[in-house]
Amino acid sequence: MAKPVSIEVWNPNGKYRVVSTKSMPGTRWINLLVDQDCRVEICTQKKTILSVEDIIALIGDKCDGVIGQLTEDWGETLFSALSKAGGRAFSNMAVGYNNVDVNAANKYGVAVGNTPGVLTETTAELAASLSVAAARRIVEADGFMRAGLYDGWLPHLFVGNLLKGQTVGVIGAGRIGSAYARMMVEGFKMNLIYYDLYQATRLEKFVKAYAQFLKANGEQPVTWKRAASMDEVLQEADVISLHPILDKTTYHLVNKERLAKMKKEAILINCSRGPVVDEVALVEHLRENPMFRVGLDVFEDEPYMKPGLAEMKNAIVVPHIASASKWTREGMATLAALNVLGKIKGYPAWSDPNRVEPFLNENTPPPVACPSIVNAKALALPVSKL
Ligand SMILES: NC(=O)C1=CN([C@@H]2O[C@H](COP(=O)(O)OP(=O)(O)OC[C@H]3O[C@@H](n4cnc5c(N)ncnc54)[C@H](O)[C@@H]3O)[C@@H](O)[C@H]2O)C=CC1
Ligand SMILES: O=C(O)C(=O)CO
Repeated sequence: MAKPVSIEVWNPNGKYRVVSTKSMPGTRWINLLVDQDCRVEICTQKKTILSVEDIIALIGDKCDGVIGQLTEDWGETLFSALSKAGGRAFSNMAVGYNNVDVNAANKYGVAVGNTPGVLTETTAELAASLSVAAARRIVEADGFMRAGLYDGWLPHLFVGNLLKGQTVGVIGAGRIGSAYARMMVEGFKMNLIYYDLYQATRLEKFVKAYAQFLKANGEQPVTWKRAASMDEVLQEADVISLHPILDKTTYHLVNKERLAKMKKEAILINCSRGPVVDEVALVEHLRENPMFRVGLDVFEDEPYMKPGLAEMKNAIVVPHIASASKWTREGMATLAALNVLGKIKGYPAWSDPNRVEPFLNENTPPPVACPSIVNAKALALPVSKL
């Protein structure tokens, strides 16, 4: 028998029971649900990562929908429990949904929502920040100051890499990868090489236009290339940022062999998912190549780091905060709530999850649709004509 969990309740007499496994930023998401006759229950348990058992207790006997988190294991057990409680709506408060077994959700007829777009720029900005911090050794230099070791300017003190004119490599040039590429190309005048299963047409168009702009202004134009293989990116780029989804094809995409192909002074950034990198191999590589640097937002055994990583001076580590801007986190909560609400109310799926702005405008009511349902096709949900 699962232990009871502590909850905060909004609109106790609401017709539909919606559970959020965590408190989420902002109040718009709560208001949108309450206005549509939902009783909203927010888990206030102090424990950071809820177990399957905890979530079963939250779902209870009657539950119309759940907003969950990327740290939770949404598989057969939870979808079966939700379905038994009458629920057909779930949304991750995240764009990535590698924690969700979509086949299991399909089996129980549960719609699975995610939150694309609203976190694209925020996540890309953190990847760009880590790139600069690693190139210019900002975290090491900060530690040096705080330790009282600075006793005057020196020609060799914390010398790092100039980004301008170097090559940035992007693996997975989707929404976030493309936004990051644009920041690095436009902001630092870096050349671009990228690898993706698909051509990033809009990104290429942007870089081409920017190169023409630079040339017209008498500056060295930037160059760009879609690589035929990932290894080409690893060999040519000075800064490599990982932005693919996590699935079977990207698990340990960066391993011992691939690390060995990178330049000795390269910078590797990971703001995708931890298991995209073999972290044990990475620690060994960092140890053997002190000029190689990494910036990591995500970890293979999150929230833990592999032994040795924390001691590496050439690693910058932050706790999965890439999407952590106020506007983005409030927007993620809104999209997740609207995914669940829309499914409960029988709304169609939005036709283009890359265009979610209409759901985020606080001054107008959101469109009558679910912003992003990843298994809409499998469940044969109608698609919005808007
Ligand atoms: N650290 C953080 O806080 C955050 C992490 N993420 C992660 O970033 C991922 C990407 O998000 P978006 O850009 O919105 O998704 P997206 O779907 O727009 O982009 C993913 C790209 O990866 C490419 N891809 C898939 N398999 C590949 C492979 N084997 N090799 C190379 N490329 C491959 C896809 O073709 C696509 O272009 C999410 O799935 C999530 O895991 C997203 C937001 C915040
Ligand atoms: O959205 C995601 O996938 C995250 O990792 C957190 O923003």
